[in-house]
Amino acid sequence: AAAEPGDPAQRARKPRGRRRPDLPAPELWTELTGLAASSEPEDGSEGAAEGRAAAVSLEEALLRLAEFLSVQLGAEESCGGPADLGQSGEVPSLLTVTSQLLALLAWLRSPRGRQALLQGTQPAPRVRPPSPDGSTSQEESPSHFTAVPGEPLGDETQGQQPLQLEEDQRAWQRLEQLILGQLEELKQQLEQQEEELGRLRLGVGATDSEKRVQHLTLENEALKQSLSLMRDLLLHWGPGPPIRAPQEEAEALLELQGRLQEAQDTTEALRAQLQQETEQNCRRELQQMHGQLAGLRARMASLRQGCGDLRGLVSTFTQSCQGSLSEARGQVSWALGALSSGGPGTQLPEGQQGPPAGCPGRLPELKGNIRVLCRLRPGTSSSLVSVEPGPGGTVTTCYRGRHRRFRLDWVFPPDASQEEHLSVPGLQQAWLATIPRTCRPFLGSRLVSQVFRELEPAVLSCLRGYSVCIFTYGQTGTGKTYSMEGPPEDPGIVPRALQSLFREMGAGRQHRVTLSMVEIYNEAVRDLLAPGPPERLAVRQGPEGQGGIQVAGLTHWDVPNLETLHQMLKLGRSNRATAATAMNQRSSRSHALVTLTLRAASPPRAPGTAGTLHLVDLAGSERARKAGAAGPPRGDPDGARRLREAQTINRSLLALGGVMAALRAHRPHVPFRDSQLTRLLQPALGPGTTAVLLLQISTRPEDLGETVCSLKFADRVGQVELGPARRRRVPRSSGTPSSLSTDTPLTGTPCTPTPSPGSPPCPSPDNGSGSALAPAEGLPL
Ligand SMILES: Nc1ncnc2c1ncn2[C@@H]1O[C@H](COP(=O)(O)OP(=O)(O)OP(=O)(O)O)[C@@H](O)[C@H]1O
Repeated sequence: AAAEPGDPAQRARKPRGRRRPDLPAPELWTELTGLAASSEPEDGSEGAAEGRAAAVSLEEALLRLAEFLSVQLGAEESCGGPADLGQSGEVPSLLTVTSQLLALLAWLRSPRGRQALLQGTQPAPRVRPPSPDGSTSQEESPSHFTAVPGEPLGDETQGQQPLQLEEDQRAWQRLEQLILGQLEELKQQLEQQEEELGRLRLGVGATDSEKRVQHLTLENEALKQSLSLMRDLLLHWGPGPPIRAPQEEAEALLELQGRLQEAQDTTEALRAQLQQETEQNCRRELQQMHGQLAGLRARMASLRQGCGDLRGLVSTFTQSCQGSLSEARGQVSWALGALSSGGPGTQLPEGQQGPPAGCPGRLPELKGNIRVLCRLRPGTSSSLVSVEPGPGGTVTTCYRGRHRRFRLDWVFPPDASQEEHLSVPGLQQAWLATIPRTCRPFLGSRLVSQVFRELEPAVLSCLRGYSVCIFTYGQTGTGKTYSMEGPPEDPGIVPRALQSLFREMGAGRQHRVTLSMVEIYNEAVRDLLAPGPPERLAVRQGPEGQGGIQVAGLTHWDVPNLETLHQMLKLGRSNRATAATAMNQRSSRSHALVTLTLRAASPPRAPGTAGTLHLVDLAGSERARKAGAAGPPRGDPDGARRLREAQTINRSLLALGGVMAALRAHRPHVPFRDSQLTRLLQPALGPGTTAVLLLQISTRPEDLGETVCSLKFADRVGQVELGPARRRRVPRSSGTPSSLSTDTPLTGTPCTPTPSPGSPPCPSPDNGSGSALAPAEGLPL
């Protein structure tokens, strides 16, 4: 509308690139042509005047309308008009078509239009239906419909005018209805186009719209990318698939059920396969384990064998160490003794740089030699008897002009105490107290005189299952009983040994201690702890295969504590036969044997140990004449009894000498059966046992002969080899482990001996019908 209608450039520019207004459809044009041909103007002048005016105004109106529509179309193009908004490019512009139709209708209804139609002046060939691309030319302008004014109608048709008019009238009515219908349709389309045009005009303009479209496009692209990104994020991190419709849910559920079934089938198959593989692996591993177990068993057997070998080596090494230690002690003591005897700064004489021969050392210990200790009784000293005290000490005698030198394992001087004696003149007691107890034995007899200390290790070895026998030998009145029993103020070996044992066992002791005590009086074995009066017990050989001997009726007592033990020993000593002789006011007229058995508790199903301690106080050898037993006055029953006692004592001691000689010489036959003493001592002198002889001698000149005899006896005993000490193991089910044991079960009831001598202990022990002296040879050690 803003364009200049008369501008030719504008006029030529308008249709550019855009289809021109549409023309009526061919059918419509044909209909219009037919109508025009059958109609004639009623008033020629008036029609001519109108035709001129209509021709001018219509042409201009059409041109202006065409320009307006062109401008409108251009505007539509620039703002992306209806074609860009989704309308097809073939759809003609409604405004154009409508305007043309309106103009055409107005012209046709005019007289000139009707005349033109009747005269056929319409350039039909030049009016063409709109091309597919909508383009048109100036030839289509309605101006070409301009009629020729003043041209008359034909005469032949004037008679037929009423019919023709009615016919034309009906045709015009049909045409009018047709056109009105199409017009109505076009109006609706026009309204829609106008609405769209109005919407477009509401915008900020074509340029802004484009920018906005670009902006919206970019924004749309950004939103699409953002949406895609959000979708990906939702797929990865979202709560899950969106909620779907029930149908979809049902389908998805079915699909999921199918998948689940497949997964279950797969799982089942995998499980079966896994189980099969597991079974195969287990079988394979089991076979490997069996192989490893067999290898371990073989290795264990090998280790057991190696362990046994190692035990043997350790045992040998221990014995070797003990021997070396004992040898070192002997050397130190000997050196100290030699230095002390020579005074300060005295050099050891040539040839005495080493320990004396016979010093207790490793070899005798390994051989199991009977150790011989010699103790001199205090009394009148004589130059005929000289001693070198200490370990490996010597006793030199001069009897009937013949000098004899006896070397013993340990020589205790007359002033030796029962245990130890720290009586060195000039030495402060405080200084002595600083000497470690373990080092005191190395100081020798000059500093420490001891009897029991030398015996204590052997005594304590009973707790570990060893069999130890300590027996005294010597002339009557030389102090055998004193050394074994001792006075209450200075107890001897037996009470100290028992005290040491119980102290070693402690309060929660793991050992069962049993006690038996017998005496051999005039070759009669009597139970010193029997409940009733002492009776003579029968000694016989044990059953075949078990060896040993049996003492019928011998009782064994469980000893709960040390006090009870002392009371029982006191009771037994009181029951022992003693008598006053010329040599001893209280001379022992019998051999006394105290046997203490210590059975160690052991783990379940493990063999226990049974150690035995034999404490033997032999009756003194005596010469009947010196003892006053010889030549008793006629009718003196005591003298005859003493004589008989002396005879039996000497006989038994002679038998003991014979046994020692046989043992020393390794004779196949050892005459243990020559006396009751040797029979009862057989278990204590068997292989693997430890035996210690405490020789008591007198230094008096009148006793010199007896002293020499005792030293000779001790010399023979010292050469007896009993073999390395061995522990005795007993099965748990076995009875009393003692070598002097009853053949009946023990009651286990502790004894409470009565204080009065001779009265039977109470309660009564379980007296067996016989007792067995288990032979050491038969032990599995
Ligand atoms: N080392 C000693 N110290 C002090 N007195 C001792 C010592 N040795 C022995 N006696 C005393 O000598 C006496 C005799 O001792 P004991 O009875 O012990 O001799 P024995 O060898 O047992 O005699 P027997 O063989 O006749 O029984 C006792 O009075 C005892 O006190």
